[in-house]
Amino acid sequence: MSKFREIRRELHRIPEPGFQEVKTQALLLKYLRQLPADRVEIKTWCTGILVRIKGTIGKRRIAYRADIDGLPITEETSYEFRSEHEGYMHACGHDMHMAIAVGVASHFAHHPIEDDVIVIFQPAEEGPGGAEPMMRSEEYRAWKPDLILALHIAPEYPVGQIAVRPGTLFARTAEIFIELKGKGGHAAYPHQAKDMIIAAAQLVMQLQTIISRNLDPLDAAVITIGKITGGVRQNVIAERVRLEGTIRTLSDAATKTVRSRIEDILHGIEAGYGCEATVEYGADYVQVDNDEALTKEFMAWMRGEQQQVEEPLRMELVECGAAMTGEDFGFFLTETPGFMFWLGVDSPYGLHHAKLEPKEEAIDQAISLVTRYITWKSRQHAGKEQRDR
Ligand SMILES: CC(=O)N[C@@H](CCC[C@H](N)C(=O)O)C(=O)O
Repeated sequence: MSKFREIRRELHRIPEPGFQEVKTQALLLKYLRQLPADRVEIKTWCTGILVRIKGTIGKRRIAYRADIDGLPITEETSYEFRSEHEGYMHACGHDMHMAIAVGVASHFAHHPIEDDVIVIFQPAEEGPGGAEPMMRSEEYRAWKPDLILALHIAPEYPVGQIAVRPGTLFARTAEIFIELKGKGGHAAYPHQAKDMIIAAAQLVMQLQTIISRNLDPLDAAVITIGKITGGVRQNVIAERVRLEGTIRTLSDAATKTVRSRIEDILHGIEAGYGCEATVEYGADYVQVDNDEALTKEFMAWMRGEQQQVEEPLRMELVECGAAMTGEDFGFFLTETPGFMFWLGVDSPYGLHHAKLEPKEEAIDQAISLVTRYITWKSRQHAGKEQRDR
């Protein structure tokens, strides 16, 4: 088994919530500090890490970013290296992303190229979002890249395939938190209470009508309420219910409509159920907008270059559509050109599922692909500089 698959397994055992990735950071540092110290500089930022691998010219910087947090999901995989953190799991593939990033750093530490390579281990992608604050940090600004890439595992694609598209890859996302406050009481006297379980049930159904009845059917959007908490026991009418969810959109117009309709519906719930309804928005991620020209260039490069790569590292390119997943990698792309792509890992259970089991062969394939592309891109920069002289 490759060293990077072993690192992935070690990381898989210790998933941690956003901005609490303390053991994860320590484990990553242990491996990164084994790289040749004369070529590699390491900085930490919160629970994240930035690594600079010095280039032979070092005029430009190419960045590769991985996210490092886990999810509050109780693991149900068949792995013998299951999570040791009760109730937490790497259910979005960040263990794979990190192992690939360590592989990329290790490759360039041993095979330096013209450009500097910056490898970014970013906390809190699932929430509340580590990209934006990391980008504002001195540590990041000092090594701000000229080009940035990232990948995300894709359970629905086979191992050996990647999928990408120029333009929007992922949706804008906004976390939503709704509190309903009515009047508690005895289960046998509903007429004397204001039952927030009934109000919440009605609210969840009404929210879905925003998608089906207020938006242009061709303007995609999703509202998911992923968590409802409320009530105290089976024979007490619930005074309070909290709903937590996420809104996904692909246009500013859809975002505006969704938010304004949520307000309208909440006013209706207040009037209809004699309760108080308040809404708060949490982390709001911009779309992941892949740079058109760079992505097209990458796609053309890949179609040609992969012909020369031998099995089992050869990969096939698929052009995909946009997805309603979100990623705070989108923030990096607002100031640095680059792109994100999907990496096929072939799991019958999808992202955010307790049985997600990405195939580890994809780790070595991804390291090979990313390092080849970055090397090619760096040579292209160096060639251009020579011609400009
Ligand atoms: C790739 C992926 O699954 N990303 C997450 C990002 C979370 C965004 C935010 N915290 C939210 O839920 O709105 C996703 O759920 O798409």
